[in-house]
Amino acid sequence: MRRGRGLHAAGAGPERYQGYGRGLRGISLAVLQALEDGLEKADADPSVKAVMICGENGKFSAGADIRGFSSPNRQGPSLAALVSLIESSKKPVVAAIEGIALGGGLEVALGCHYRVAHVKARMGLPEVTLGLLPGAEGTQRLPRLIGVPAALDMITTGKHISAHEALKLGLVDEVVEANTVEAAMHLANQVIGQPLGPRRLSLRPVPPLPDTDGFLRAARLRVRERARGCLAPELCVQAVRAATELPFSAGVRRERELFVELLSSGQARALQYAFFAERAVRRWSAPGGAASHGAAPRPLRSAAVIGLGTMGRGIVTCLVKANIPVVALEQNLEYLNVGRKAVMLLLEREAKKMEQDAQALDFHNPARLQFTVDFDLLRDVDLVIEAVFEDMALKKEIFHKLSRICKPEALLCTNTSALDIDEIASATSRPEQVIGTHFFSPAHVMRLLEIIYGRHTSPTAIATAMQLARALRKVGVVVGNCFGFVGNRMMFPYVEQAVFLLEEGSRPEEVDQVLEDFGFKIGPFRMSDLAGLDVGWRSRQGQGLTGPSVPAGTPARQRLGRRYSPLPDLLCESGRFGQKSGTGWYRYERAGGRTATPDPGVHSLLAQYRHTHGIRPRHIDQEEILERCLFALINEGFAILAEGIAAGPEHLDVIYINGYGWPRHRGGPMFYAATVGLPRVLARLQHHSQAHPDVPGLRPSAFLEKLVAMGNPPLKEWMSYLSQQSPRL
Ligand SMILES: CC/C=C/CC(=O)SCCNC(=O)CCNC(=O)[C@H](O)C(C)(C)COP(=O)(O)OP(=O)(O)OC[C@H]1O[C@@H](n2cnc3c(N)ncnc32)[C@H](O)[C@@H]1OP(=O)(O)O
Repeated sequence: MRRGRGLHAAGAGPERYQGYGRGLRGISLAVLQALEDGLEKADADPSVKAVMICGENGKFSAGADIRGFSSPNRQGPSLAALVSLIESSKKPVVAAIEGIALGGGLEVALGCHYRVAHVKARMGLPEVTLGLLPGAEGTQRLPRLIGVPAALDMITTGKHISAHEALKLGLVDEVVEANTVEAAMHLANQVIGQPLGPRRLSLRPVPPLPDTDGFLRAARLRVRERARGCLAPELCVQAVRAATELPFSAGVRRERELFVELLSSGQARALQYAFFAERAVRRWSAPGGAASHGAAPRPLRSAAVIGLGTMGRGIVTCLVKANIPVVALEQNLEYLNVGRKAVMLLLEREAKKMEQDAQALDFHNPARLQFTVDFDLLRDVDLVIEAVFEDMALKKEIFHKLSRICKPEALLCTNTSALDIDEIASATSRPEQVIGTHFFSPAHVMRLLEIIYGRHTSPTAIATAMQLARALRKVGVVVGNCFGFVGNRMMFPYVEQAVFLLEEGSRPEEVDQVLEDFGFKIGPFRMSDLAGLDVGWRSRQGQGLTGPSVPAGTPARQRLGRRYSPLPDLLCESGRFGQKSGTGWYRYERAGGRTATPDPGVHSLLAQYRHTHGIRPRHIDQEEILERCLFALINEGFAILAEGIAAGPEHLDVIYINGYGWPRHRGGPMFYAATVGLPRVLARLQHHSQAHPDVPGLRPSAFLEKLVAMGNPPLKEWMSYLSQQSPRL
């Protein structure tokens, strides 16, 4: 056996070169160079009859180094040239795919003449999720290998597929359960001397479809609709179209042009920022210097969920899917039966979606999922998630009970979207074990888990909650305790501006349209209708902003010396609660309907309202709608950072991308602010604040002013400009 650097090569018989491979960090220039050198050496060495390429540490490759894309001094061999070099080798080249083959890694495998995959390997072209396309000739080779529909699906979604799926598609030649490298060497030895022409994908035609043009046109429309302004999926379709219309070399040139267009679009930078931000937020810090690197989580072997309303049902479903045995508790048998039925329905649906893994859910087994009204069954669980109504008194009563019943080390979580964690913790004898876990609805679908530590929450409790997020396949973001935490606190001024815009002349559908065109999944009014207008109404009543507790003589459009809009209250008073009641800011086909239609009833209510309050309606353009809603939200983000409620702008961005439908290709609100330029954000806030001096949400945050005064530093430096790190972090 001879060892070199760059690749494994199988000679005739058991001889082989062995060498390099890099795992997760991506294909670096050094790796490319080593592969090129190794291939040339193998081609020149008559004793080498075949070549085998594999990765190191059981991973073929995670693709190109993503950080390298934004590097201005990228030089050296290109991945595309290397793939061509592999393909043109005079000796058969076999890829041994273990672990993962993603992006450029899979493109390298496509250059090989044969591919052998381990049964647990996953493959994919995730470039589209980074705002790019497979730019090392992948858009030209893959359709030639597996046909246009399957290739387009992989390239435009970036999804990872299993080895079995890859075998079905013809992406790999063999799937093995044992040693992949040995199997690849065996195959290499078998194919020595066989003609390579038919194995060179660049020489193959793209398998024709009955109507390729029609198929691609329909695909383009579908992708455009789904992409909400994100360029990459559509350009991926164009690249695949080139494969169907042009000879290979011209298709490659077209792929290159489209790749360069994407690389310089700004969206690629935003999406790559989002990729790293989601990984950065796994590292957390908390008061007193506690941080992720020094805190170990407790084991999570069993859990309980209290309350089987919408949130509780979704949370039970996530836990079952994560293979964590659950006790689901309700206050009485009637609610328990309703909750049980709903949970079972959700689980049946999830099992159907998961297909071959459904057996693993095993949710009819009482050892894995138990429904009860008996608190005593919570005695031994490692974790309790309380998911009852947003009612402080009720939550405190439950936590008091929990601290009497649960074992001392059990983690006590409250699923609240705004309430004070410290007050809830004060009802227990162990506040260090109490933590907020803010799930987003539907809890079994949404990726975000906002994790809120209180004054006494221990580092172990935070680490365990982060571990929970990982187990549930969610993105956990650790934040401090304040009203609305991070996500909802930033949402309040955004929605407030949207409602003020209605007072001044806009219609709900106009405001929604502007924000949906920006890329939000749904605008603020559609979102409020979906969530239920009564939720906010109850909260405002609780805060004394509306209802009988408002002192007589309070001006209708003012509270606590600042502008207030009673419009959402008026809607609720007239029974408009959103989708659930069939009317809200929109009209729906029935109570519980989902199709929003602009409602003339709301238009006349607005006209009447403006008349009553002497407001002369004006035309409000798209720019003003965008600026007032988005900059108010961003402004609150700066206040949150200055108060130390979050450790950095990445945390806010990850929360918004994963929990609030912020368009990922815009990188999150704080990244967007950096893109627009902080001086402009400040100037426009100053402008709007002057026009609306009674709206504190438009008054620029002192931290934003400071950053502008310091010369608009890059986002990654912002936190270093806080005069003292917050008392909370
Ligand atoms: C013309 C040339 C075109 C080339 C196209 C490409 O190849 S683009 C790149 C395509 N590849 C990808 O998009 C893969 C991205 N990575 C992942 O999806 C996941 O990391 C993973 C490989 C599935 C592994 O997931 P897991 O959860 O196990 O680990 P992490 O995500 O936490 O990753 C560990 C650390 O590795 C870093 N990392 C992973 N992939 C890359 C990469 N391609 N480039 C650079 N860095 C990468 C990741 O950031 C983690 O780093 P930390 O510092 O530990 O946070």
